[in-house]
Amino acid sequence: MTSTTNDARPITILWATQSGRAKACARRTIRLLHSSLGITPNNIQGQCSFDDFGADGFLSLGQQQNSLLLMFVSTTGDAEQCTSIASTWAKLLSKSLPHTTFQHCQFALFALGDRAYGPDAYCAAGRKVAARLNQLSAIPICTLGYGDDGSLNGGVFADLDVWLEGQLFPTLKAMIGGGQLKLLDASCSSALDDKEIKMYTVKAIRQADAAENENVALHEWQNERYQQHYANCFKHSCPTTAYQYNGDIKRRITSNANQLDCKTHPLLGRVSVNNRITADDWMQNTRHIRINVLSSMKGDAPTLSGASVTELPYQAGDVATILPSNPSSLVSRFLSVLPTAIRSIADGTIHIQYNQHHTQTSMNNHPWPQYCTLRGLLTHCADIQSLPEREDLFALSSFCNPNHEDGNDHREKLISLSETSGAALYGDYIIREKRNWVDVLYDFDSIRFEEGGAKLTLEDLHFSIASSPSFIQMNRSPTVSNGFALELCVAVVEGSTPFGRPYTGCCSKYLESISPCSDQTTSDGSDIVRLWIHPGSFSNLPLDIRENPSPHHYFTTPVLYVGAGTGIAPLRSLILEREAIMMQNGATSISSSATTVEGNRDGNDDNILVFGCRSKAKDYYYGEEWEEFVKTKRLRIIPAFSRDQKVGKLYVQRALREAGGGSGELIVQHILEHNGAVYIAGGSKMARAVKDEIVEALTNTLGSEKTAKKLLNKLKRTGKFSIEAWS
Ligand SMILES: Cc1cc2nc3c(=O)[nH]c(=O)nc-3n(C[C@H](O)[C@H](O)[C@H](O)COP(=O)(O)O)c2cc1C
Repeated sequence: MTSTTNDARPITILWATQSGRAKACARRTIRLLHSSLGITPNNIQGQCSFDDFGADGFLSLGQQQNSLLLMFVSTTGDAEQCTSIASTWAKLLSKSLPHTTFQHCQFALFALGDRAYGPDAYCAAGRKVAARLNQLSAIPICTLGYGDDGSLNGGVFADLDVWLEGQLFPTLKAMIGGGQLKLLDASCSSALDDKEIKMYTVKAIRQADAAENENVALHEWQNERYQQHYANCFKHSCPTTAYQYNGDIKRRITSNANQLDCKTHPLLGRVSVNNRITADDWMQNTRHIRINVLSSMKGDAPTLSGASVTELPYQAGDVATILPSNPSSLVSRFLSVLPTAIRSIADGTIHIQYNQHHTQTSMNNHPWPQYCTLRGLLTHCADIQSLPEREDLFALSSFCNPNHEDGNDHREKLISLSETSGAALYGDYIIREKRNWVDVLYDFDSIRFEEGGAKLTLEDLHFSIASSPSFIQMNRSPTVSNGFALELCVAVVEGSTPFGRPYTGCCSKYLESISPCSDQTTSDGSDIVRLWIHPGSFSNLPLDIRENPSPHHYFTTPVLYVGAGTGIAPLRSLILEREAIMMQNGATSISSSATTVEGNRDGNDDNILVFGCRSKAKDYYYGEEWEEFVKTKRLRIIPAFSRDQKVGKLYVQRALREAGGGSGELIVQHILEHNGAVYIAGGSKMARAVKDEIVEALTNTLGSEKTAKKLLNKLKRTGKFSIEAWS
């Protein structure tokens, strides 16, 4: 049933994602809504993350008659919400919201997760959003969808198709047939068909100027001509939780960070140290990187004059978000697999303009600079190293040139790769072989075939390749001279696929490639990085000093840190923070011969670090620093060198269990007797295993798993139990 009257309401589609799958599910749904139910794009609004849509806008949906919400929500961390819904979720939880807030709203929700996280955590974020909306009087139109990473033949995408076919589409069909869902006639919109809708108009407005283009690609965002346009474009990537800085370097997180004018330009930092910290002959290249933060891109420099250590504009456990650039060799390769018409204007100025019929929300999320060169755009704004999603392959299929001998074949192949039935093929071709945009465009050469005119135009190039920033755990740098500095511990992602194709990680490789430059005057600008700083999970580090500190017990709350690999970065930050506080409060070097026992608490149990790596000689990150702290009784370290064992392998969870007795005594003593805090950082599987170990140890003492989990939840609420995990 279509309508031209204003009783028709668009369907609002929103997602909460960490790594993009929820967004890909939404894109697939939008396409299928059109092809299966005839729901045209002019009936859909939003199409962005919750926080980009805005918490206030989201709440107002509840008051609009007949509003229909379609949501895709992924779970991250320890059963937590993703960052792209953080502000909205905080507002949704507000106790002051009347229980009728969403009384006019109907919704459907697809929750993404991984069953391996256990029944409590599985799809917890999506379940919580649905439960809260129910509480606020929103009505679900069908059962909650569950997408499991581990589902056969396509993971969450296989589950999505089953949910769409079995639940959502039949319900929507019935609603349309019964008149409960009135749709706008396609003719009500200036856009008639989604194939005709172009987000942008892109015009080449100036030919390349030879002298100017010397090395222009690498530094184009710093080039005066384009700088402001790039600055505006980067601003859109600002994480919603990024700190806003003001003149006197006070940090502030704006509650309206979803709004464009509250987003900030990235800070600019200069890499001053970039050292390998794994043995030269070790397979893993891990870097210790120091970045001196200079100013924000707008030029309002945060200065540190007179600030004491605790007044630094960031806090232990904060996270840096880096905007990487692509290497020029890869950009050249990308250009070489595009049709000549596009390639030939690579170094001239282009003007990218948003088209009128796109909503304000889309305009506020403009991922491209208005004026730039294509080469610069591909270098600094596009994630051409990412793996195309199924929907991207479907979109690409329409550009295969039928005049090419394989054109039709290519088209069909790309379509079948995008279907659920082609999940195994997609898994083999894209995921296992890590084929990125460049690889796919290279293989499907009918897309660049010229005969009869290549179909792919500059405007079509947006796909979904706008780059998104990468989160990196950071440390506060202990030495600060001019401005402030932060440190990163970065494992460079590189390897080869089952067929021997080399691959690298975009952000880690970018950071590795930066040569530090100590002298500002001789720098060519390639050592300058763009970043934001925002809070991580460890924002409640206990820093209270005891009333009468002894040489070994400064803090009222002891902390147990558990981490593996680069998980050490945020933990090191916490340890150094407590060290700095201790020194500020008068601690001097502590004699190594001092007694180590006070009551039943070891001298160095203020800080206990359980750290896992493969080998003491090869990848014991910051090992010398730890040994120094151990010598002076400021840290107890329990290492798990997995490959150094005579028999089997030793991982952090076992090291933790075996410390202090053999069956979790250390855990019980630390949490129950010493009222200690626990922070876990590193890969999500490791974090899960450590948490399970803690639950088991507490269960054995407290008598039931329920009581143990209840206690951990209480610690979590008070900031004394926290996990910072990534895949
Ligand atoms: C660090 C991390 C933590 C995760 N925690 C959970 C969890 O607690 N529960 C769950 O069901 N899935 C969890 N997952 C799995 C994700 O929800 C799943 O991979 C999802 O498909 C990712 O979707 P996205 O790309 O939209 O972020 C976690 C994944 C990562 C990387």
